[in-house]
Amino acid sequence: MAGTWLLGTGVRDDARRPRAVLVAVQQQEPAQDGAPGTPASLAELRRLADTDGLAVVDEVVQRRGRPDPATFVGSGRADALATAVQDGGADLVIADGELTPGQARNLQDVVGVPVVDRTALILDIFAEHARSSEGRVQVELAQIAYQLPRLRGEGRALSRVGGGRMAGGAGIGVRGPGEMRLEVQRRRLRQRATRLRADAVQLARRREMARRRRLRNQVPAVAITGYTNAGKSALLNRLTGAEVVTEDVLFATLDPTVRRTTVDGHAFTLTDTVGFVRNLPHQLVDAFRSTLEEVTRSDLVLHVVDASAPDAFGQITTVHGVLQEIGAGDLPELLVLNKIDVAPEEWVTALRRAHPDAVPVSALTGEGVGELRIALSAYAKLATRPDR
Ligand SMILES: Nc1nc2c(ncn2[C@@H]2O[C@H](COP(=O)(O)OP(=O)(O)OP(=O)(O)O)[C@@H](O)[C@H]2O)c(=O)[nH]1
Ligand SMILES: [Mg+2]
Repeated sequence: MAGTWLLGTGVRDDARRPRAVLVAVQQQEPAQDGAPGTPASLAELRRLADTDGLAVVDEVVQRRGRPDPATFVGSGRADALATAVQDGGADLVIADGELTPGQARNLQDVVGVPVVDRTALILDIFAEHARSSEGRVQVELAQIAYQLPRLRGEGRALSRVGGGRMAGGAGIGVRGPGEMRLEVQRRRLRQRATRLRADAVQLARRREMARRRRLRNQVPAVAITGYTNAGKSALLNRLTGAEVVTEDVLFATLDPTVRRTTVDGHAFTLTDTVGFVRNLPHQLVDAFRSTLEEVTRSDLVLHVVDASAPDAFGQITTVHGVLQEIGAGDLPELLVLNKIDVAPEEWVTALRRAHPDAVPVSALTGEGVGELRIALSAYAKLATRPDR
């Protein structure tokens, strides 16, 4: 069962929030926008930590050519990190980027508290937000894939942070007699994964049947995609009167919601899906492949962009990258510039110049939603394909 896991998920009481120190390597070559260690990436890591119920008390950023293969940051910086952990009374360290199991272990030995990476943080948030059986199964599979190479037969208990519980009931690094214990843990996790995979197949089959029923009705399918927090759920609600939870946190939505709606007499379905994020952990892309197929099999991708995000262009690039990766890169796309009620005018102008067909809207105030309906109905006409 996916549940609270490594970190502080679900802790909303400030006094009890586990404290975290962030650590990052800023590569010296002109790094691409939003690469690990850049200000945009660190700002996002802070938001992820906050969403996960952690209080960030300090940050240690090192400029160097590339991460140290053994300890991520160099040994001098690792000592500075240990001091920051001590001074801040931190319970864990979160690295911006992906750590190898070895880097995490070595750095942990220096700083004396658990060291996790961006992937673990995102997995933790997913575990907290998954509601459907399928979502839970997918998250837990991703967690197991992450944990297996990181199990330690001895040492500190990672799972003690925030009183967390491990997927499958096995504890990371619970004190015990080394190798034997480790083997038992590995076997248990592998067995659990096998069972989960069987469940996942069943659940995917069920969803496939629902999808076929929709197809028989020849209703074109529109998939709402976009960066996390762009306003996808808010837009679905605005367009269909649905009541999907919208929240100013990352990954509020994990499970696809399908709603039917009619514009100008043309019926179609709208599916709200999981938001994308830079460097989406590959374990998650794998685990969520069947959910993401909802996007692959749609007739139109409604790509919602948060026009008020300073990094909107980078977010568009990220979303296009993920769409490519899941095989949805060639689908027709309608770009929606959302949150124009708060976006600076010149940002909206710049986005429109780059994407002349994009429709500016505010899901909050309803501005531009009429135009969006017109654009959608044009697609609905085109997309009614009797051969499917
Ligand atoms: N000002 C403003 N805020 C908006 C608008 N649309 C959505 N929001 C807010 O942005 C936040 C995120 O909205 P959601 O609809 O939950 O975003 P999402 O894309 O579904 O996010 P995830 O499911 O977490 O990936 C919420 O706090 C919304 O109230 C808008 O047009 N204007
Ligand atoms: Mg949502």
